[in-house]
Amino acid sequence: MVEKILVRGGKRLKGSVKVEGAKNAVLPVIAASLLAETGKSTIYEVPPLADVYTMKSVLSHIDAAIDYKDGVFTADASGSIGTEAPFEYVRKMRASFLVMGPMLARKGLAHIALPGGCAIGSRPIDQHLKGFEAMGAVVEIGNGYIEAKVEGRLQGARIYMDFPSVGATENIMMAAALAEGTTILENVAEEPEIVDLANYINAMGGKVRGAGTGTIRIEGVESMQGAVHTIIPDRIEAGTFMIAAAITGGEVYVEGALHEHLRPLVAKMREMGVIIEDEDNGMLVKGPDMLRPADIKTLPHPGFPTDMQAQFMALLTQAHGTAVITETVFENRFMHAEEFRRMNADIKTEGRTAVVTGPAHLTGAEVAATDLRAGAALVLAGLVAEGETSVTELRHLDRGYVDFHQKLQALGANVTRVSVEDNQVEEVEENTVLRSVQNR
Ligand SMILES: CC(=O)N[C@H]1[C@@H](OP(=O)(O)OP(=O)(O)OC[C@H]2O[C@@H](n3ccc(=O)[nH]c3=O)[C@H](O)[C@@H]2O)O[C@H](CO)[C@@H](O)[C@@H]1O
Ligand SMILES: C=C(OP(=O)(O)O)C(=O)O
Repeated sequence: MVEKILVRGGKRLKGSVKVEGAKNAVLPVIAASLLAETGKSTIYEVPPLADVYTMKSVLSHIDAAIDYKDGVFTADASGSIGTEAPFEYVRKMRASFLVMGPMLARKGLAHIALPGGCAIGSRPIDQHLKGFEAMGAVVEIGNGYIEAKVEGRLQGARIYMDFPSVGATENIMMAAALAEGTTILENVAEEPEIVDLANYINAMGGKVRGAGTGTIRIEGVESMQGAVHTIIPDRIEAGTFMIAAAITGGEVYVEGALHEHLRPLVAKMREMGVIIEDEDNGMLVKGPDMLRPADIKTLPHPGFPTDMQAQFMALLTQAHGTAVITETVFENRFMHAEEFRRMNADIKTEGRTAVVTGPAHLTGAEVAATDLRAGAALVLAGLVAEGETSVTELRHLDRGYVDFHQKLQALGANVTRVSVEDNQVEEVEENTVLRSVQNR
């Protein structure tokens, strides 16, 4: 059985769409629930994504009591929790590695499968390990696993990160929350998801200051308890729908698109001529008749997010002129360029640079999602392509988007999701998609 999204281009999108809770905030927040030795945590706005189900499986595997229904996730890690995250989870989702910090802080031991590289780059974890070692852990790697151990409690330390890694900032911040003494983390990631995690840790009784700036100070506490927390809206999902509006020359209100989280994207889209009105709890996006080109360079926050690069590339194929994309965060995040070229886009890549010349007369083609954001970007390109675009490898898309095709349909797009077996095409119902995600 192969699932595909089929798009027929040519519709201007119109209406309103609501974004879900942020995938990249909810995964570390669920991992952080392991820090609480007493009480239960209740987390709201948890999206039904494949990655959320994987994180749920990781926590169940180590005997935390979990419940997840209707966007509400509860976690009770007050009993005795395990210390292992096996390869079957880490292979599916690298963010499984985020349980290492909380496990090590609480149990003095963590045995986690070594995350490999992935389609977008080699993605080492040296900065995570450097942080744990600075706090007194002994780290050993063997048989595809990393084992980190500490006698007694982790010790607060001053740690300078060589690169502001999002995952390393989160993992070390969680470990430091239960360490003895104060940890000062320098050159850290400043993403909104880091601030969300810090707020949750503080609600659990932690003492984290400075999240959202380049230096975070964490005063370790002896114990933490479960807390209530609501996840921030997904700025990448929001940005994806903003581009859907712009690329089709449509008019869409994106509820949950917060300007303070989306400044670099808003600035670049305005440079291209897109009209963006900042409203109370979202943004109204109006696509112009003619898009201008704009160069982008991906950078850690508040720079342009790498997770919006593929979608922005789709938009640039429709701009009148040439633009340069420089990808500085991941060394191999241009796999989608090849797929766009199959749709007749004019894109040249060399190393970390892509040169996009528009406006291309895109034509429908069979294309494959090479990673999560590439999947969304190919659907966006399909919205303006002549004829039918068929996007496969949807397991990537399901990691980060809930009901993507239904949300586009509701805005007037001609898009369906089908299941194909032996040349039989069946339309996939919403619940079937969800079930297939849950069963993973
Ligand atoms: C679940 C989650 O939140 N995922 C996001 C997170 O991934 P993730 O946390 O994996 O990304 P990082 O910020 O850690 O990675 C950024 C860069 O740092 C490098 N690096 C990272 C750690 C390390 O120990 N050593 C090292 O060299 C990576 O290879 C990469 O080149 O931030 C990325 C950058 O915004 C986003 O694209 C991902 O969507
Ligand atoms: C790269 C992404 O996620 P992850 O770090 O989970 O692979 C993403 O969300 O675009």
